[in-house]
Amino acid sequence: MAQIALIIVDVPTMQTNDPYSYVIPTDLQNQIEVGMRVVVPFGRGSRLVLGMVVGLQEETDYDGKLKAVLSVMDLAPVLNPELLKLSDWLAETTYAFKISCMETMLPSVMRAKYEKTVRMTGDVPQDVQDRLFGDQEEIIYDPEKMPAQDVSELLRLRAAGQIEMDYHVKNQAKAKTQLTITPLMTPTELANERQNVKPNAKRQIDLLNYLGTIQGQTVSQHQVITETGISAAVISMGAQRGWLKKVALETYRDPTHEVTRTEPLALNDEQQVAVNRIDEAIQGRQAHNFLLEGVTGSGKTEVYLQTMAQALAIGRTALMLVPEISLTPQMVNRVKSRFGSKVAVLHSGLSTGEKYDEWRRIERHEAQVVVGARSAVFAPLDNLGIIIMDEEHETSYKQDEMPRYHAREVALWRGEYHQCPVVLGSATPSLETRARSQKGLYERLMLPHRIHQQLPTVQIVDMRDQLANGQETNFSDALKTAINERLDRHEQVVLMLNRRGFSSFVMCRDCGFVLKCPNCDISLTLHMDTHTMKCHYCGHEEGIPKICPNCGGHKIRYYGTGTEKVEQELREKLPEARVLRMDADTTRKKGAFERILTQFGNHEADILLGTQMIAKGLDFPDVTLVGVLNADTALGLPDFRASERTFELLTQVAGRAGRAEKPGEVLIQTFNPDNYAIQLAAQQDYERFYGVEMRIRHQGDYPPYFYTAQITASHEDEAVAAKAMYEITGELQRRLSPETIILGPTPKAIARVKRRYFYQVVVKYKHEAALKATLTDILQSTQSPERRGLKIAIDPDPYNFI
Ligand SMILES: Nc1ncnc2c1ncn2[C@@H]1O[C@H](COP(=O)(O)OP(=O)(O)OP(=O)(O)O)[C@@H](O)[C@H]1O
Ligand SMILES: [Zn+2]
Ligand SMILES: [Zn+2]
Repeated sequence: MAQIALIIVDVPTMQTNDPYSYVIPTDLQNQIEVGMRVVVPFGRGSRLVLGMVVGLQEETDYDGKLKAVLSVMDLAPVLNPELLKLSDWLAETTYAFKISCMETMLPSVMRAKYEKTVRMTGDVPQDVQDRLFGDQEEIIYDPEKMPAQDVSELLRLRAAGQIEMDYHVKNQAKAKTQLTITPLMTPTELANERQNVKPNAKRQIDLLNYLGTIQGQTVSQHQVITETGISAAVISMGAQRGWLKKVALETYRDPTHEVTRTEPLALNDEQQVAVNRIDEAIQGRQAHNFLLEGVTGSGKTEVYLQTMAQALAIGRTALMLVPEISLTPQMVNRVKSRFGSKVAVLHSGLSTGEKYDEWRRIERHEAQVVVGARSAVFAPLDNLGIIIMDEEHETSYKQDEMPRYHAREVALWRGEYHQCPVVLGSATPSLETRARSQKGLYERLMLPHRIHQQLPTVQIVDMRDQLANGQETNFSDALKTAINERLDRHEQVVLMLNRRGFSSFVMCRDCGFVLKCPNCDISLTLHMDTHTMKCHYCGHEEGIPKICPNCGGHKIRYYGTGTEKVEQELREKLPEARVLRMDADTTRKKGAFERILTQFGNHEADILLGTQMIAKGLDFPDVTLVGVLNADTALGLPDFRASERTFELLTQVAGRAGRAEKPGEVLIQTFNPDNYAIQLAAQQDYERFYGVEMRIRHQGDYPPYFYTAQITASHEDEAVAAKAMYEITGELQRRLSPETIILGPTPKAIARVKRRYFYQVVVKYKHEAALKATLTDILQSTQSPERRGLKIAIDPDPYNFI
């Protein structure tokens, strides 16, 4: 019997990244298993923290006295051996704390929640007692919610030894239950009981009669009460007398409604080839990976559905990842209509309770298909037969905070573990993925044609002309005409206002010129605090130009318009059009996103006006016109992926037009009509774009030719953060090879967030043997006393440079 448990404690620091040994008390010895959460005392004050059991041992080689496990929080392991192994890998490759990795894999209700309470231990003056404690022995200590004066009073009492503070670990993971009743007596026995009941106890007689009608059934107590009017008290009495059994049965919070079943579609030849190749890998249990490159509307989803069905047919499970914004009811219904109740859905729109229920259904093998956004990549599916990642180019697959993982890399790891194929699907694959397929790491499967129609025709509208006519408007004449045509024909219009990179850069409205860094060729970012333009890669800084350096024009200004303003203009110009607006404001409420899309699908509006939220995944047959109001904003992002983002966004949004029988048309308004990303998006020519962009990346030593890593230091005192970053840069220069390029340090665009100042440095490298050790040492270095309060974050593959 194991005596010692190895535990990763919920204290996210580098020192606690290795397991601690704890003694298992005798009464817990046959309860504790690897992968369970426990409560343990930690540190000098022995405060209670949550921990994860990662190993069990007979004995320990630790000399000192070990602390003991206090209690076990789970009845069964919550992390299986695969996920425990994955968390080690994740911690290692993303420079994250193990406990953070484990918590990321679990539903949020299973993460530790701590409560601090205060209890009187000495003579607290009566008036203070009355005011703070009332008639209670113990109160909750919450410095954020309590008046500051009470907090200081309590701290003073603690210093005087008159009160003590205790930590508690709360388990929030509670299954939802429903009370049920089951008859325990046969009709004859019930008849006997009836003899013994007083004739005026009418409700008891009702209950006995009712139990006669539900022989052999289990019925919810709620149903009994509403149907018969018998009270809960009478039911309890019936249970005491042995007439019936009352049991709390677990139920799931069901976040979705039933959907009608659909049959697989007859595949076209291109789809069939793709399905066959993927099936071979499923059947052959091969960790063979695919890039499914299919233009918008080419029927990639049908390929996903049919290959997932193959995996299920041989008794394995299927995981399908989609970006959060395309996890629409439309998408979910497409999967549910094929696999019914086998499907579990994980997305941010669910309540924490709903998420927990979906997670348990997966864990208990009640769901064999999981559809979800980024973190669903950790769904506890056993025996995976296929992993699909739709829209694999989406940057939302990359998590910006610890652990800074990319779901694609996790998916590939799990494919390897389960020996199953991973399918990366996109109309506009990321350069990294496309380059890997070029090298033969992924097999490339192509769907070059749309199912129903040709790709839409795309026209670029030069907004400089519009402006030259003296009009400051968001709608060119061409776009207005095209919208009017759709209104006449009762077809629908999607209008996108791109707000990514909104007003963080300046652009000339005469010539489209965007100010770039002379060293890095990356857009400079506007800093309103210092009234300067800064480069986030190398730190170059200059004043905000008043005159365009390119054309000498005076119309240089912050770029951007709000959706609300555009909606207003639309209503003035086209008063008869019915408009739905979709942006962060109108979708804040739960279910709003869904409601707007349903309304649009029901033709309750002619125009759907939105931010980049509406660019992806929507499949409405009557949308024949897509208008992009401002194609340029993403070009202004201080990011080497800015052109890729622009190309991808425009191609995707263009893909919303003409998806069914009616042909589609797209108008792209821009101040940069000659920009290659905009040009090639208009031609919907991914291959050409890939070629051009790869050359540019090669010249600039950017991914996929080079790797990047980002180190960020933050502190409440700007000087401490800056000094640390300069020292770190020095260390990097000393230890890394001369071929490696070090950019920075620079302050971050939003230099001060949550009262902290941020500095960063970006490392670009090709082969760097010393990187891992150097970065790990840098992470450890926050322990030195002069760096107290300093936070260092390392991103092994950053996507966000602002
Ligand atoms: N074999 C088929 N026969 C008939 N219709 C099909 C077939 N395959 C797909 N479709 C239909 O074609 C439309 C486009 O397919 P789908 O949405 O899967 O494309 P997609 O490649 O995922 O597009 P996007 O990348 O733009 O989201 C859908 O309405 C789908 O139901
Ligand atoms: Zn200009
Ligand atoms: Zn620069």
